[in-house]
Amino acid sequence: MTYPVIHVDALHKQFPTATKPVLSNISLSIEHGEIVAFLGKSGCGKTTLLNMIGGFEAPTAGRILLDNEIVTKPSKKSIMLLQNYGLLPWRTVYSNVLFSLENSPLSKEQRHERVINGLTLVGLEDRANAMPNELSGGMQQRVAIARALAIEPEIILMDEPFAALDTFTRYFLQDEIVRINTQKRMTILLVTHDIDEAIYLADRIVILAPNPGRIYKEITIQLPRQRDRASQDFQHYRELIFKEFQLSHEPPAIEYNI
Ligand SMILES: Nc1ncnc2c1ncn2[C@@H]1O[C@H](COP(=O)(O)OP(=O)(O)OP(=O)(O)O)[C@@H](O)[C@H]1O
Repeated sequence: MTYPVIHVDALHKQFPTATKPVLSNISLSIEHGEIVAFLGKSGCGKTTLLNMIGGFEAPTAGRILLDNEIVTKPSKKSIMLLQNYGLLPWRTVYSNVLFSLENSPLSKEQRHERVINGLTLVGLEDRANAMPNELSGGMQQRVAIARALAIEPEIILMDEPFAALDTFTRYFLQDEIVRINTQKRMTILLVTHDIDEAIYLADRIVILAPNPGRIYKEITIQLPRQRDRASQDFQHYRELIFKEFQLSHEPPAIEYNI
């Protein structure tokens, strides 16, 4: 029997200190190798949802299945990639990537191979001995991606991973993500505020509406890769999503002056 890699079932989240739930009745299935982007107004619960899928937050009700097993804690099957890279400044690039394998049962040789493979996949094999502060922001994020890849996770969770980078570095890394997804068939979940990034990367965009956070709409992006940001079809999706966003906001209060 086949099952989705991630299955979110009637998920509900309310923080103990809050008066209202953050997320309500979220149900979602994600297939192996899919890239799914989450878009939504600030505060609608995107990060909370990603944290729960990663096992860093517990649901108040409902459940998340990863490979048909209930998520109760973080696992090596999924790894979170953050905006601020999270590199250790006193370690070399090589040693930062190796760090992710420190508690693994792999032999020294196998670890070395994983580190080199990870660095090669992001094109940084020749910078293995550099220190993080010798690298640009884009390169540091590539080291963070290599570190995630070295673990060989099934799922990469990305919370606005490229938000701090300039446009061209962002485009470059978006292409890296598409290439790695094609090569490794990893499942990728991406929280972003960037509509173009979502259309460029995702097989499916999930739009969340706020108060409480819930799934408002899912849009399948039926564009072949490699996608052309300037194409008519790309513009069609942009317009569609902009339109959806107006609708997903709460309607403004109308004042009548008679
Ligand atoms: N640990 C926590 N305790 C209490 N409230 C929290 C906690 N974490 C998040 N929240 C609240 O939950 C709501 C959703 O936050 P979350 O960060 O998931 O939203 P988001 O959609 O990712 O926002 P943004 O796009 O601005 O990053 C916010 O109102 C936030 O203040």
